[in-house]
Amino acid sequence: MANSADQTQPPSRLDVQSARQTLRDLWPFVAPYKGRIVAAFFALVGSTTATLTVPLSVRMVIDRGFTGEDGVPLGGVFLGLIAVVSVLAVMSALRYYLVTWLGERVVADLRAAVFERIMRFDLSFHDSARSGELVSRLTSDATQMKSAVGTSVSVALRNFFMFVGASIMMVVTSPALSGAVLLAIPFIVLPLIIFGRQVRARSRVAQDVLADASAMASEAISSVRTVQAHTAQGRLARTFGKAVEASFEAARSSIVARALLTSFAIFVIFSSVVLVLWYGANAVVSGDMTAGELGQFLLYAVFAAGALGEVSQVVGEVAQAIGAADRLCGLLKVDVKILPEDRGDDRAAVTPVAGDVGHVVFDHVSFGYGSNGASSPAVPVLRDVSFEALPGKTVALVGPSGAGKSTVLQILMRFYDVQSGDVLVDGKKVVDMDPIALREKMALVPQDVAIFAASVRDNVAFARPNASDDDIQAALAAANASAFVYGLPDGINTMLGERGVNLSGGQRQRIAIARAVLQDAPILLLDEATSALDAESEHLVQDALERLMVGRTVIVIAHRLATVRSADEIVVLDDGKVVERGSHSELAASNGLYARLADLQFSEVPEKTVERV
Ligand SMILES: Nc1ncnc2c1ncn2[C@@H]1O[C@H](COP(=O)(O)OP(=O)(O)OP(=O)(O)O)[C@@H](O)[C@H]1O
Repeated sequence: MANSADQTQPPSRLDVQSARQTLRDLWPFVAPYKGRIVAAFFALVGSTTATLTVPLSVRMVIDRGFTGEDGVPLGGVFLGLIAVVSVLAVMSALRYYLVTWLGERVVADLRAAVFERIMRFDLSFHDSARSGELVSRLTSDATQMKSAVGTSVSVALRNFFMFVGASIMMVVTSPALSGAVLLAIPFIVLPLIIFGRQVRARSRVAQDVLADASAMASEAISSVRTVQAHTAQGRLARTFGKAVEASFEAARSSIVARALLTSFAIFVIFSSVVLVLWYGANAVVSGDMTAGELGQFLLYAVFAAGALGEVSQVVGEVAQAIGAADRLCGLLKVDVKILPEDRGDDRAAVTPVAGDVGHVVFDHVSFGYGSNGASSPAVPVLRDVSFEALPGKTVALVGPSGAGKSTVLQILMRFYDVQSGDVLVDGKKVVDMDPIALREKMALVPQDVAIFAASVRDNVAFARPNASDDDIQAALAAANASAFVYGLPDGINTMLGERGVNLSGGQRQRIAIARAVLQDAPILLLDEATSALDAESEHLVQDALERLMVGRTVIVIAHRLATVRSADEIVVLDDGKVVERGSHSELAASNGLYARLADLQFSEVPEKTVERV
């Protein structure tokens, strides 16, 4: 598909073309802060200029033989220097503040924009993107950018300005000596570039190895129950240990290369300074320049060389930051077929609009996954499926595993668009509707209920965050969940999920039912749980569901005999096709697939009267 979710490799070096493109992509995030950029520029120029005036004072002091003759008193020169240093101090602080602030601000805005976008992406994007990778974009890529802008980009900018300024001042001070330095530059810079590339290549290997290990670790941690149940913890720990060891080895080799690079850089830079000093000393002896000029020139040369050295050190990090920015911006450019309108906020209160009666029609629908732009051709999962759910009626979807039952619900919610045929809700084609407006007409009670690490209140009010406590209590009561919720340590304020209380299967389902009650949507999509609950929970869930179904159009993936018996129509799917339709008694009598399935699949709820808990 046309996303860039698989670009995980950091760039090997600064690719000017792609860097320019990335900067263009980043511009909308930077543009609002133009004033700060201009201020940062002036702070940079100010601090560089202040530094560059220091060698001028040094020359004055040397050439006057430390005497203060020729008008300007020596004290004046040093007082002047203190003033320069004060400007330098203020400007440097300003530069640091402004550049780092910009980095933090832009990354924060970018992070929020990318998350907002990921949340709106259609499911065909999420099917092919690895969630761990998306999270790593939001966390490590954004952090890498932030730290790069805070340190590397700041260092690179400061030193770039310093290098340009010091080079100009070198030429101004002594064109002849500058010429000699110019000749030496290729001998210094070329080996550094070649060496630097090697260092970066090695550190990239270290990063890749670590990224693989981290992906494995996050998978293992999130599935720790499965890992322990299969007693695979030792094996996984050893594999992780090996991966960490490999990343250490890769890091070690990159450190060795970096150490060699540092030593080489120090040697070539300082020997060049010595050579220039030698050449300059001869010029002073022969009277071609003064000692002060030589001192001034040397200081500029040291400034320029130091600046160049620092720039070359951070170029790799800047390249990585650009790579990280590129991966983040790539997510903003993903071509999404089903993108809900950005309404700022989600549903506020559900007030069924006139015409929201819950009329669902599937009209000769064919669909295959991977058709929303994926590279592989879609394998048909639904073929020419037609059925109708009249307002207030219940349609049960029945069929063997993989027949396409869940797919019908996903298409109805427009998580995917169909290849042919039409899905109509209340007379409108779903492809012509805003996905949010469409989904507001529906409440889903899934098999696997997602419970968020939040309070019971927030979990129930997930679809209607501004619901009142009274509404939430009424929803919990309707879902037969009041008794257990008020038995929790903090009632509806009890934290659930990873860092809170874990709920049982039946309790989770009742939370999902309470959510649906609160949504009060005309269409109810129900995926009946296959896993057996104990009789008591089953009864409570069933009782709550029956109440929820009253007056709504229900499309239910049925696993229970009681459900299919009471359905107005049963649609039997097999291999993506509707093979039978009718009521339970009609279909049971017809001796077809339904009759066989009914024998095998549907189990009666134990007829047992239970006390509500
Ligand atoms: N996101 C997806 N991407 C690609 N193929 C999918 C996806 N979801 C389901 N499929 C495939 O579509 C087919 C129908 O799946 P679906 O989940 O709709 O069946 P089902 O009748 O609900 O099955 P079950 O009762 O086992 O849940 C299966 O072959 C499945 O492998």
